[in-house]
Amino acid sequence: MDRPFVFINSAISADGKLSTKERKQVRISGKLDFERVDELRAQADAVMVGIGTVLSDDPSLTVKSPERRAARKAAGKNENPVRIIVDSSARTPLDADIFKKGDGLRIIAVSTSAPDEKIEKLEEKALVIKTGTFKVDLTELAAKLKEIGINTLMVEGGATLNWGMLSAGLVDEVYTFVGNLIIGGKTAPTFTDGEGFSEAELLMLELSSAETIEEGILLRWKVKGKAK
Ligand SMILES: NC(=O)c1ccc[n+]([C@@H]2O[C@H](COP(=O)([O-])OP(=O)(O)OC[C@H]3O[C@@H](n4cnc5c(N)ncnc54)[C@H](O)[C@@H]3O)[C@@H](O)[C@H]2O)c1
Ligand SMILES: Nc1nc(=O)c(N)c(NC[C@H](O)[C@H](O)[C@H](O)COP(=O)(O)O)[nH]1
Repeated sequence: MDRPFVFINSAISADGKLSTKERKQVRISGKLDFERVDELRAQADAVMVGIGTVLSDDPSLTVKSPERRAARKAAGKNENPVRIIVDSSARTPLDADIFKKGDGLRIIAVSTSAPDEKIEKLEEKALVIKTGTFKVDLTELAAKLKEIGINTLMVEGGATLNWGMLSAGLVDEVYTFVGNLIIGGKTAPTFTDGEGFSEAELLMLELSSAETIEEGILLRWKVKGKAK
């Protein structure tokens, strides 16, 4: 099935966490890594997060740099990439930051079991794509995104959406910025939560690069596929 080129970019603590056990956002990236993330967003056709991230962080997912926004405009694009929330039950708050700031299409991907009245309200602010019975069918969503012209998709997390995308075999590259802090906590979200692979189906990677950025290190991986 045709789909966009997909990469995940997330910042993790040295012990692999995305945020605290209370799911409170932690500033893991430094100034330079946030600049790198802004450049990735500016180059992407779309940026996607899960509803858990929206409920915890209320991200705008906008391109911050005026120069990068201007460059997108000069290239005949919107200032911001398409912004996508994976939200099975249509729980995205109508006053979410993602609706308030910046131009560009917003897409909410919901499952067919999401309440109609919630979908109708979201349809006033976004294109709602329905796919999957109880949770969003990410494979079908990826194909639909490709159909509407999204060729490069940046996934920013969180822990469960990263699992959904990786376990569906929908991810080509993974970029992890490892910050200089320990978060700890067995219930704190990690880079990949969800069900987890068994020993026989581990997802293998190939290291493309490793570079220090301020106090952390950026690891860039190509996804090679299941171990066996
Ligand atoms: N450090 C970082 O780079 C970074 C980035 C993003 C989020 N975060 C953190 O991650 C946490 C949120 O992670 P999370 O796991 O709670 O939520 P999430 O953002 O991964 O959203 C997961 C939700 O998406 C929905 N979903 C629908 N279909 C799905 C599918 N097929 N597969 C997976 N999910 C599907 C479900 O409702 C699911 O609960 C927050 O604490 C946030 O601060 C950190
Ligand atoms: N790259 C990165 N480094 C971090 O240290 C961190 N905490 C996040 N977290 C990702 C999450 O999506 C954030 O909430 C948005 O990146 C908020 O920023 P925006 O409002 O979207 O610009 N991402």
